[in-house]
Amino acid sequence: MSTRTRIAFLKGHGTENDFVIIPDADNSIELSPADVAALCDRRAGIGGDGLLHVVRSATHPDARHLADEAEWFMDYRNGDGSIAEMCGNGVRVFARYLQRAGLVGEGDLAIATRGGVKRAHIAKPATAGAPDGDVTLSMGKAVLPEGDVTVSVGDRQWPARNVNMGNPHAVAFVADLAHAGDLLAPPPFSPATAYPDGVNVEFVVDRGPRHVAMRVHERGAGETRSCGTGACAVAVAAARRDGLDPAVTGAPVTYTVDVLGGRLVITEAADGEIEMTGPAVIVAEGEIDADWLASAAAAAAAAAVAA
Ligand SMILES: N[C@@H](CCC[C@H](N)C(=O)O)C(=O)O
Repeated sequence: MSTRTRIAFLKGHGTENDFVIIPDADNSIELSPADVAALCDRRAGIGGDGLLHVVRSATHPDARHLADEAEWFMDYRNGDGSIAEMCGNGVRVFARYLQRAGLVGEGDLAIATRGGVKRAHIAKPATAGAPDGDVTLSMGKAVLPEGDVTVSVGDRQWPARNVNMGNPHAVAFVADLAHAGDLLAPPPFSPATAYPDGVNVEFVVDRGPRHVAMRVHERGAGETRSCGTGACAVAVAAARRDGLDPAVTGAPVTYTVDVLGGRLVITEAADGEIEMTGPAVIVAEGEIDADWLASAAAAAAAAAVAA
């Protein structure tokens, strides 16, 4: 029998925003940016837009102060190994993992993130034997910094709404989603001071009343098939463009946001709190050979230096 060290992993997605999941309750696995990049590599690794490191809040320096409110901390990493403040689809998939692992039941739970404690609700399947119920997440409030922002792709440029959902977004309404091009590179934005740490850029078209569709280029991941914080930013930007502000009218506003990988439903309440609902799925589990990871991470680190 092999004595090689193995690291357990799972793979999951929320509207096809996909993640490598590393359960590590006592935070004993150190994951460098190169480790994460190697694991998220779609050809030489497992593949994912990001990685969810599942640790108890009490064991992690970034979450220890939240341990009384939330037992579990989502130590989220983008696919390139960088750290982001929040990942909406990631939290929903994280909740699904905890439920599947028997660590929580269906219903309400709190999850610590670098963007604060988020509250999730895992719905029961509609009928026995039916697919998993949706996961709803309270995302907190959007912040809309003042100031004009422009994003561009090739010769086209658009005004964009600056929306912060714990992480930064630029939301541009376009005539056709194809105008965003192949999104192989981050879309340039101006002024450069708008997003000192980079930005997630959403391109949006209307589909009907309170119904939009989007594509997204994610900071640290490239074009993804969904982005939860991005869908919330889009819903808020669309509402303000449509003259709807629940804080003014006192009435909640709901937008349906179609992403390449499915559909998310976003509601902004009169107090500004935003809820996002959609599917969250675990698709596989297995073991990583730690020796492979060490050599793949060395190759990823060398590639990063060469780039
Ligand atoms: N896919 C996520 C967002 C992940 C973080 C983002 N790439 C960033 O760097 O801010 C989501 O579902 O919100």
